[in-house]
Amino acid sequence: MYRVLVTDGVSPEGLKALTEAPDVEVDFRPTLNEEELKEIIGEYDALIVRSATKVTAAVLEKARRLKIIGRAGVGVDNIDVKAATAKGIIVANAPGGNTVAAAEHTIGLMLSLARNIPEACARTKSGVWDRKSFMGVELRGKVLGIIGLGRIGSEVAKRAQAMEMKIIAYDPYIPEERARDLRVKLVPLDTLLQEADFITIHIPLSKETYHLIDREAFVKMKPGVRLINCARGGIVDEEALYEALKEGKVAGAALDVFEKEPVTSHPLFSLPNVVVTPHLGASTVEAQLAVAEVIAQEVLTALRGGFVRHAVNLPYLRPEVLPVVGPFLPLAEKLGLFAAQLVSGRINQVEVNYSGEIARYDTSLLNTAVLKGVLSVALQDTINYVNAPEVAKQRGIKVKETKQEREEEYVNLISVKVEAPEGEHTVAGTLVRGKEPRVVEIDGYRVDAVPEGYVLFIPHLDRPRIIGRIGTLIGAHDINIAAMQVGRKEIGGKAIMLLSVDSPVPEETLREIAKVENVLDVKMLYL
Ligand SMILES: NC(=O)c1ccc[n+]([C@@H]2O[C@H](COP(=O)([O-])OP(=O)(O)OC[C@H]3O[C@@H](n4cnc5c(N)ncnc54)[C@H](O)[C@@H]3O)[C@@H](O)[C@H]2O)c1
Ligand SMILES: O=C(O)CC[C@@H](O)C(=O)O
Repeated sequence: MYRVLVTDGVSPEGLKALTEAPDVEVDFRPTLNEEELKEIIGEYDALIVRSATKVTAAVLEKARRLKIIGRAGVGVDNIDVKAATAKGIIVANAPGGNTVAAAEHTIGLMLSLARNIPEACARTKSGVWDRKSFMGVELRGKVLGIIGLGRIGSEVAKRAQAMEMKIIAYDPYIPEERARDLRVKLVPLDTLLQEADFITIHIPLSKETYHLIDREAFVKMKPGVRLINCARGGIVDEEALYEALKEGKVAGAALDVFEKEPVTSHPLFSLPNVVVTPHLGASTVEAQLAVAEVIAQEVLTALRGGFVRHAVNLPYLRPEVLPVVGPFLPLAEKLGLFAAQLVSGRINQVEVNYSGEIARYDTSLLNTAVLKGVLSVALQDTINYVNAPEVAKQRGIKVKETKQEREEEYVNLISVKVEAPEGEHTVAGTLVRGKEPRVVEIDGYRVDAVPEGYVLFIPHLDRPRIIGRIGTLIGAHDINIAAMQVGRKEIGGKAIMLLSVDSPVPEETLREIAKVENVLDVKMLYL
């Protein structure tokens, strides 16, 4: 039974895939401080958090069996990703699910600033009918400078265009075409700071972006500018912002996020032209359901050993490559698992050859899947996509990749050769109907086998009655044979037999099979 710990009030409805899974037990502990988390984390296989729980290196040190940290949201700055990676723990987020929520909150904050809505609301409710103090400005015709034109920045741009704002953006990492499609002009940061009437921030917090908006940046800004930060505290230097507001350089600021959270008192709170919300950007029913659903699926996949699409500590694959390469991941892993069980002793080298269409793509993730299969023979489910390359390196396993686009027989063929001092074995496979893994060659012998469950691998000499004898021995133990494959290169020569069985064959029967005349070897594989 896998144990999953959920903190921070993640939507229980969105986590149904986990709460209803027969092999998973979910504990909800909405508020846990670092000490409390350290005490119990050792009992869990997965942890799901929003932004409040700090998953520090000290917490991770106590995580004995943690396989995945699921972040029900985008920013992973509350998780020590480096420490998690070092321990082979997957960190996955749920991008996209809260994009619209954060974009709408940004627009709400911008309108609140332009029309003084929160202050006017508070004054009116306090019994004062004051129409003079709250003269606003229109958004129409104003220049909006967006820092970070990713998912949220783009949605903000679309909404601001509907309000007839002119949009400029600073984002050195997106292609020009993306900005052109959005009808947004990309400009250098200094130009944005000088030209924008409203500035909104939509970038992650990192070493690079920490205090990106500092004293110097405020000096460059247009007098009367209004600033919105619905991304992360720490990107704006709060002291510098306070000064810029006090001296009137900045006409107003709306902040959903703060350098230290939670925060209940702050010099900025004393200023009437500052609008604040307690990190509510993603707090809509729809967004919370969406991020929880995504993260539940990712956690379930990770627990069951699958490939986690939104892992942030895996090599990056371009979005157009993943749909092509993704279906081959289970095949690559099975080939590694199969080949590694054929060798005895220490593996020195794993060579992966790709032929056919797949050879045109970035196959680095498939190499990782092969390694995951190879290493899991010895290390079982402690191996995942995050730690497989590093563990291989530590064990001195060299990885070689070869490719050719020409493939005579199959649309695609992946071939895995494992080398050990005692010898080498090669297993090749393809996808049938674009999704079903098949092993089609073992050490040069042709087969057509589904790599699934318990398989007996029996190299033998091609002689009459041998199949019958082996069948009788297995049948005597009441073990059902589900499928059988024989591969030979010539009549009477060396051949291989693959028997898919419904349950493991006991050691004693394996020894009996090994004694059958003309049987060369017997191996019980689990795929
Ligand atoms: N307030 C909230 O509740 C809330 C909700 C969701 C997301 N967020 C924050 O918003 C951020 C953006 O989310 P997203 O989904 O749009 O992410 P995203 O990855 O789609 O977009 C981020 C963009 O920032 C750009 N970028 C990165 N570094 C930059 C730099 N130094 N200068 C300029 N541009 C840079 C990237 O190229 C990318 O286009 C998240 O990192 C998260 O911290 C906050
Ligand atoms: O969990 C939250 O509510 C905040 C989410 C947000 O900051 C994010 O980065 O996705």
